Amino acid sequence: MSISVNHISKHFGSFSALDNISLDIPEGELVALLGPSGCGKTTLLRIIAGLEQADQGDVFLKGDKVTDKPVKNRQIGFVFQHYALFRHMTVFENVAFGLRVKPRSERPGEAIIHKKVHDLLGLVQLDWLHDRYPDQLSGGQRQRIALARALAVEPSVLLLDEPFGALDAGVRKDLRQWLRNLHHDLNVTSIFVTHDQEEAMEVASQVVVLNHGRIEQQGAPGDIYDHPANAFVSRFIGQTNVFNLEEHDSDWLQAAGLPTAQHYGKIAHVRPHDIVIEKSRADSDAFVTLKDWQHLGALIRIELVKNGSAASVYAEMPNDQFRRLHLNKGDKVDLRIRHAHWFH
Ligand SMILES: Nc1ncnc2c1ncn2[C@@H]1O[C@H](COP(=O)(O)OP(=O)(O)OP(=O)(O)O)[C@@H](O)[C@H]1O
Repeated sequence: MSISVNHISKHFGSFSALDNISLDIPEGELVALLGPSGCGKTTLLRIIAGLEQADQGDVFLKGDKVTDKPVKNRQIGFVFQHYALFRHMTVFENVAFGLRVKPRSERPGEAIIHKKVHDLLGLVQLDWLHDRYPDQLSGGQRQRIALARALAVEPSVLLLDEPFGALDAGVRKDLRQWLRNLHHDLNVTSIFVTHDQEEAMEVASQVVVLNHGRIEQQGAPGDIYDHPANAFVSRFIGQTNVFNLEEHDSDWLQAAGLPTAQHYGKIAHVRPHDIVIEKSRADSDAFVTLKDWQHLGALIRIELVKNGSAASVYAEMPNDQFRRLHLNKGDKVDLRIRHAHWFH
């Protein structure tokens, strides 16, 4: 089911939490609402769900205006970060709950409930836990059961608020991949809230970047990374070096291969992987000193210091490539910039 929000605004007292938000989500997308704490992600999700009323604007599900429809008539499934499963019910009963509380005329028979719950538990790969209680599950297992429970009523839209927020890094990574696969199989239009840009980029088909209650940019993860609409998005999505041309960086950037003449007064954002380093030539003007480096798995993050400046510049390159340079701390290196984004 497609989702549209049209000119949504929301105040809490005099504070503007959402400021004229419009958004179209085609059927079947897996969308991340991404932004810093307090930017309005959860409020927007709650308005789409019908748990919160907007001051202005409308919500449409599959083209139908649902602004005034109650939650229960919106065919929405939820998973929240601290989504409490019913502690006194087994895993099976938790997943069956939504089916058992349907009005009598819509309630499936016991045999159908039984089959459906086991199918869903199979889908989240936890059928073997069906007779356990929530307290006997790990955090990641609980979240998967919460998702199975949300899916039991066959929602047309799935809303997830920081679904993996409380879990440790390893489990989060597994669940991201798992959610992607599940979405691929079910194709339910889904929106999840996260403040973790890596999670958004890895899982979502579309990313919506929010800041101070406004949409800064919406697009596929690759587009947002390669073509950030503004300085906020550029800094929020991945690492970036920031060079201000008013601060005498111009000559140095020019020597590093970046044409600066038409960009005076602007700010250059340079991704660490767009900085190439090699051992310094004696006559080089663009040299920097290698201060330190850290291992980021397959990549090395290299900290460089410009002569006469306290600010660090960060480069990244594959492990083996770095090893081949045979560099040590304190070495002078040449630096070349392959690409920059320019902002005012
Ligand atoms: N019921 C409320 N009453 C007053 N202010 C609220 C209420 N709900 C949210 N806010 C405020 O509105 C802003 C947006 O809140 P929201 O929960 O949507 O942010 P968020 O982007 O989801 O943040 P986080 O990532 O920290 O969960 C915040 O500044 C918050 O303090």
